[in-house]
Amino acid sequence: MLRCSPSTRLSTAVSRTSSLKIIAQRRSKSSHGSAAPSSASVSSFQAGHEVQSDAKELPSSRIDDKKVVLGWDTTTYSRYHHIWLRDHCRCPQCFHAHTKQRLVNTFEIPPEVKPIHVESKPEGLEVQWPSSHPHTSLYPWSWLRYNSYDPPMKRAEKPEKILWGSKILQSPPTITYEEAMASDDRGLFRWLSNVDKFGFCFISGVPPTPEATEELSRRIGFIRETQYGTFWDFTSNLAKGDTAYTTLALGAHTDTTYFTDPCGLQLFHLLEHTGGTGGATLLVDGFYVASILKELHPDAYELLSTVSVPTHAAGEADALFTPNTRNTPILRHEAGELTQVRFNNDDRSVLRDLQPDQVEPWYDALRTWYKLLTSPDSEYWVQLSPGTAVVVDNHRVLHGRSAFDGKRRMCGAYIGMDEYRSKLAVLSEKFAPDTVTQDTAATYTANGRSVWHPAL
Ligand SMILES: C[N+](C)(C)CCCC[C@H](N)C(=O)O
Ligand SMILES: O=C(O)CCC(=O)C(=O)O
Repeated sequence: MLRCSPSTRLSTAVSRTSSLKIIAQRRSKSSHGSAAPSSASVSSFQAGHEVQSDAKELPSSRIDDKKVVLGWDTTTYSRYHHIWLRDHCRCPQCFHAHTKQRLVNTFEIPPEVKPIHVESKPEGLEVQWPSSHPHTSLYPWSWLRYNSYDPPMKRAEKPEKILWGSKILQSPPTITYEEAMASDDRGLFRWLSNVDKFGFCFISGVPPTPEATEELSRRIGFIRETQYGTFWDFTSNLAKGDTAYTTLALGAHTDTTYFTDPCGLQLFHLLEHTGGTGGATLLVDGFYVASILKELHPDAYELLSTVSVPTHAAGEADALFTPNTRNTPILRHEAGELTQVRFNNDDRSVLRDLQPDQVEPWYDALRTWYKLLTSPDSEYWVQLSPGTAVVVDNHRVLHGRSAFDGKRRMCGAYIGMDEYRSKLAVLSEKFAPDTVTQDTAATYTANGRSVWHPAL
């Protein structure tokens, strides 16, 4: 996920006044393995269970009291607990190659398990376990390096995210319906890669029917059914108890903030608007606005990142949704990175958990957020029309609409965040495989996936 701070902005980045801002991804502090135990270096390792790597490209390996130590080079080491290695064996007895599920009984592995021998082999680290539990394991080098935890090793950077403002209108990410529907999935990968990078993507040339739009939605994954139905086709008739089913303007918001797990993607396709005007669509990159808030108003950013905001959906007599978590700030982070914007001021409930001295600062912070959110630099207004659908990452990009009159018919669907991420992961395996998969697939693939896939 993108992290940004003034210092990492590329000097070539488009200035703040313009909107298309490419922000350098701050290099994570990669820490290669710390030097070997001070008293040792590869060549001077005491004899015992280690095996010198005679070929320069093979890591050295030796057994310590609790860990196996690998020497990637003369200054880079990784250590793996014996119990950890035994538990992660992925031979056919220990790991179901087809289902990718653990077979070894973790709880029958003696806590003090210790290899009797290790050997650095071209295909990986071979470990002989004691006769009390005789077993041989082999761990590919690329997998060991990727999963190094002592110390953590630098992993391949995630695909970059491009933050944007109103000037994205000059070249909005778009694919064609034909590309999206093509059976080789290459267009589908490009579509979802655009969503991953920009937080939204248009699809042009979509037949202006709910059926074609639903079929398009299902290319991504199964549709998330909610109180609004599965595939929705709506107009301003209050068929559902929500202002989306009126002609009112809707300010920039993310949907389903009242679910414990807000929907991941939202697809919209305007099928008709006759006898009236308005109803333009608003898109705002919440990550772009958050990056500005963080830089210019860090205290406000901190408050909106820590104060939980209660939310509800109570427009249907037979439904009353509130999240099953108290961790619902407007800006949610994981490991210091912004991972979700969760903002719908209309669906916000009573702020009942604020500290008294937080009330005024929080409202100040909210006003600052809203000012940035609604600035001409942030708002991307677009008039949808039949044939052009748009899919939005509902955890990043806010959407809204202007008021309208006349008959307006919009259809679309929600896709769960996990379903979207799964589809993108499967497409990435095919079109942009990771290095561990590339390294291990030939030998260890079953049911279409390497048992050593880095996500497992
Ligand atoms: C998309 N569809 C018209 C079906 C429902 C819209 C629900 C909007 C709701 N206030 C929310 O923010 O989740
Ligand atoms: O009617 C529209 O264009 C969008 C409605 C909306 O914001 C929503 O359904 O969440």
